Amino acid sequence: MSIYEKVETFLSPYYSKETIIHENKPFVTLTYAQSLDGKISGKGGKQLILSCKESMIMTHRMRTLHDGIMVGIGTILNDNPRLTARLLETEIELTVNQPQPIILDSRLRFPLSAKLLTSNECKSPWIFTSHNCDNDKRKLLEQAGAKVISIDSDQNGQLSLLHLLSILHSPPFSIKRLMVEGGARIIQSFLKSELPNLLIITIAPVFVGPNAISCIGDKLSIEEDEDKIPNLKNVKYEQLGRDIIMVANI
Ligand SMILES: NC(=O)C1=CN([C@@H]2O[C@H](COP(=O)(O)OP(=O)(O)OC[C@H]3O[C@@H](n4cnc5c(N)ncnc54)[C@H](OP(=O)(O)O)[C@@H]3O)[C@@H](O)[C@H]2O)C=CC1
Ligand SMILES: Nc1nc(O)c(N)c(N[C@@H]2O[C@H](COP(=O)(O)O)[C@@H](O)[C@H]2O)n1
Repeated sequence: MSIYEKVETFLSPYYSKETIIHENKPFVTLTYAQSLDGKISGKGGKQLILSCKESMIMTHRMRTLHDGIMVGIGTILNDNPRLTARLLETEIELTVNQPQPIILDSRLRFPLSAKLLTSNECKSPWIFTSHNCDNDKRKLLEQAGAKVISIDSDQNGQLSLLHLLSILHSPPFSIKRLMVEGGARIIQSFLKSELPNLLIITIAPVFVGPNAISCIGDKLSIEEDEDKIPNLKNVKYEQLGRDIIMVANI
């Protein structure tokens, strides 16, 4: 069995039509790669490639199974990602629907030089921001091709994930499957929110060491509110290359 077939067999049961239909919000997959000591990037946030080739193929195939792919502004500023599905079988690559990049950025720190605005291979991003964002920056981003949408904030002053998902689900956005890729603060917010349907974590057999970014950091601990500790169901594991993939309903 090729790696593409293995990935297909592993992922397809989670994305059947029956499992992904939701009336008020998109089906949400929360996914990221972590080390054995729970780190998602290196010292000072330095971007780390934790996934091996095989698990990266899975991540890129997963991107094609979603209408939208979301990251926080911290990931844009740190990694300058493309958020495209590239590591695909040639036949699929030609026909694939690339996911829509969606960014959470309440203060419009999004750089005009970001690949998402300047590279031909990327779709122009949708940037969700607060009602009191900087209007001059908003215009510059729109001129560069971004769609900028203001939404409500929550009681902590962060963008409201509930409002975000209800807007994303409705026309004209109509996002029915959303892949949330990180970074640390976005992972925290979604884990606390009870909004994800599926959790897919790539666990790489490496230790990163101290002073690196934890997916569940000390200050962001989900244990602050014990009621909101996520409860995993139907936990399954698959080995892809050297990595272990954990998948669970949440
Ligand atoms: N290994 C992996 O799989 C991945 C690793 N990473 C790594 O993660 C790191 C970036 O993480 P981090 O700095 O935490 O940045 P994030 O990408 O998580 O973005 C966080 C920022 O998003 C904005 N935001 C708006 N609304 C919300 C909300 N409801 N909840 C949380 N944040 C919100 C906030 O900025 P504001 O207040 O300005 O709006 C916040 O600071 C990088 O080192 C990157 O390499 C990233 C993705 C995947
Ligand atoms: N699955 C996975 N494994 C890793 O090791 C990673 N570092 C990431 N990072 C995520 O992918 C983004 C980069 O995407 P592009 O290659 O530029 O399309 C990065 O910003 C993280 O969101 N993911």
